[in-house]
Amino acid sequence: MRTTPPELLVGTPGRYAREVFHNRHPTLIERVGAAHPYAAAQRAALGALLDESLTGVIGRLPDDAPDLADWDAWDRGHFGRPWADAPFLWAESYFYRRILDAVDYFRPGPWQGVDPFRPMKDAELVDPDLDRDFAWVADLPAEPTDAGLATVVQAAVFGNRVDLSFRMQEPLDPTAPDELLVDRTAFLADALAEPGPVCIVADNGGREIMADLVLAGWLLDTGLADRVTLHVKPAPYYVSDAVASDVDAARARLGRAADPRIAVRTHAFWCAPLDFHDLPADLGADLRGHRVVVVKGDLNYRRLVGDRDWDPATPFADAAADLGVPVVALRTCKSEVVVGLDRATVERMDAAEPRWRVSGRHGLVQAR
Ligand SMILES: O=P(O)(O)OC[C@@]1(O)O[C@H](CO)[C@@H](O)[C@@H]1O
Repeated sequence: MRTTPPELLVGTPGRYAREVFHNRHPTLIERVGAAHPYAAAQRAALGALLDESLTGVIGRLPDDAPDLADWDAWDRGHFGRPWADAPFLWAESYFYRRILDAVDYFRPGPWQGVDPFRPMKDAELVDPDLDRDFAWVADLPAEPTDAGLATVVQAAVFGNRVDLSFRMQEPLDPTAPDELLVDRTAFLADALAEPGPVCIVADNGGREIMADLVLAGWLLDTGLADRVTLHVKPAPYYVSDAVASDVDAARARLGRAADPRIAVRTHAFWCAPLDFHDLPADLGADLRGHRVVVVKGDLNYRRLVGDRDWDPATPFADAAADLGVPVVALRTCKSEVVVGLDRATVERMDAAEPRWRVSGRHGLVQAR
């Protein structure tokens, strides 16, 4: 019987989680403040949140928070305890929820519903390079070939390469080669041997959701899928995570009409600080209504396997939650968590590139 390793914690010296809190979050808070004409009280709240998260104890949401009951249920005993002692996944998720509180996202008034990350997300979509980056879409085969599937799958993997929160810290080297460390694309082909409904648990907007829409459209057009459900976040999260309006914006940027075969859904759980082992029953039933579930991105990967100090040679199926439906994870490695690699690959990567787990250069197509 395999023992489950401990959760990664925010404050462990020398580990990635601490870098995120101490190096990335100060830049993030500064950029959010600079992007909007917020009132002094909102700026003060952003600054106070940053200070609290670096040296203090975890404060509760205010009494008027509409999701207070959710967070009381998700608390797991962390409120009132030092941020440094909290699990990375829990603390990071709550940090993003507290940003929304600081900028009055849920409070009646002029800032209600204003996405604090919107200017950063919009800037990505006006990048003229996007036209060149997506030129390959015009050459996709009309038939369901292995090469066509490999192309759309890899675009969906590497669309995840550089999300906006990641860009706060890791410099993007456009010349760096991308490499798939594991490629189970054939598993997806087998799962769709009979056409059926496909669920994509989306991650970022911008380039990534554009690639996800291309993947969805190609699966539908070639008859591999008969409908696609895109699950997005219910509220702004992790800077660039897609909410429903980001799907619309990406569709428009691709120059595509709304496709009635693609449904957009959400669930409160997608912004919860919990992993897929805690999937609520209603969401689990929704996912099981599909032939296959495609789980996108680094954070969803952490949530699928558990944000733990895994031995990278742990078999993927031992770590990944059993959702009762075939699951394919498409992710670039942007945090320390990784499983399902063979020892030789781990040794090769450790020798070649000290930051290979977090550099965003290496991709995974894993399945169970
Ligand atoms: O889920 P995504 O967008 O692929 O990645 C989210 C991310 O940028 O945020 C975390 C650190 O803040 C890392 O796990 C990861 O690099």
